[in-house]
Amino acid sequence: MFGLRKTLGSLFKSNQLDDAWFDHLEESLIQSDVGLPTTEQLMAKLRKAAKSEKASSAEELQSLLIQEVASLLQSLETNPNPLFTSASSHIPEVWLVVGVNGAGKTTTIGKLCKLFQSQDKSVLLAAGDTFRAAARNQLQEWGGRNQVDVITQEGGDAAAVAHDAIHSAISRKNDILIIDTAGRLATQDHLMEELKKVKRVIGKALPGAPHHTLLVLDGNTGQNGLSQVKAFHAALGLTSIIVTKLDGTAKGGVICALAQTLKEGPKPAILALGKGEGIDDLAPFTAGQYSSELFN
Ligand SMILES: Nc1nc2c(ncn2[C@@H]2O[C@H](COP(=O)(O)OP(=O)(O)OP(=O)(O)O)[C@@H](O)[C@H]2O)c(=O)[nH]1
Repeated sequence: MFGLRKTLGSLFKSNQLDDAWFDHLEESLIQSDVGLPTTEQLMAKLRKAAKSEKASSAEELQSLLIQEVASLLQSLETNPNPLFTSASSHIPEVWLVVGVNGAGKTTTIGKLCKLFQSQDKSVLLAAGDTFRAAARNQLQEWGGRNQVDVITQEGGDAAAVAHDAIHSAISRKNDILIIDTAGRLATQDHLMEELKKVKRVIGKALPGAPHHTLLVLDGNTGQNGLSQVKAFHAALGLTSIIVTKLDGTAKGGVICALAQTLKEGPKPAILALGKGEGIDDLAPFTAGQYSSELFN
């Protein structure tokens, strides 16, 4: 699945664990966005294991690396995963979806819609991107594909759409309300303030909501992705992340860097991975499986 696999495939079959071998591995980890501190930490463990002969073949080091990364990523996994459990204590359960332009928010919402419907949940969508008519249309298309209504407003502001949508979802007794928002850079202060307002308005319309504040993150954005997560988390208190575009990328390592970055305090969990543009291309995130896919 990931580009790393191609690079490492032959490396882990090698019989010679010399300096060149370790250098090659280190380079591959950095190139895939694992990030310098995490790479250094992993390399030190592998070198130590090789020296103490706890692992004497490339294959054993591969298993060790998979284990180490899985335990690092464990902190980003959540059980039960709210996307894949049928029970919800909130009606409607409100998902606020945020992220930079083009990260894959609307596509991911389309996928979530289908997923929730497959769990017999009724879904309502809200088009919180009031800036671009094209964005509204795109959400309406996904709504149409899933036969789900979309609350929109021409003009208006995102907070007003969210407010309307909450009341509609309550009166229609929808199980799930997903609120899309316009893409923005975390450095655009006024737009981040707007998001905070949307979140406040949602909380006033339905105390306790949004129950999930979900960042959609393009898995190819490397170190920039880390800054996005930090800034959106600082502004909104993210609960969840979905990492997209992990099909055919050489950059899947960014999730390892994320685990390292979000060490302190309450942190969002990675719920799922986007693995394509199609409506079914969404896979649950589990630390063990991700790590083994990265290095196998
Ligand atoms: N390969 C691949 N492409 C994806 C994935 N998710 C989304 N895309 C593509 O990424 C592009 C942007 O997706 P959108 O869903 O429009 O992104 P957005 O975040 O809503 O964009 P804005 O409305 O501009 O903020 C589209 O071409 C999608 O098909 C994924 O998991 N894999």
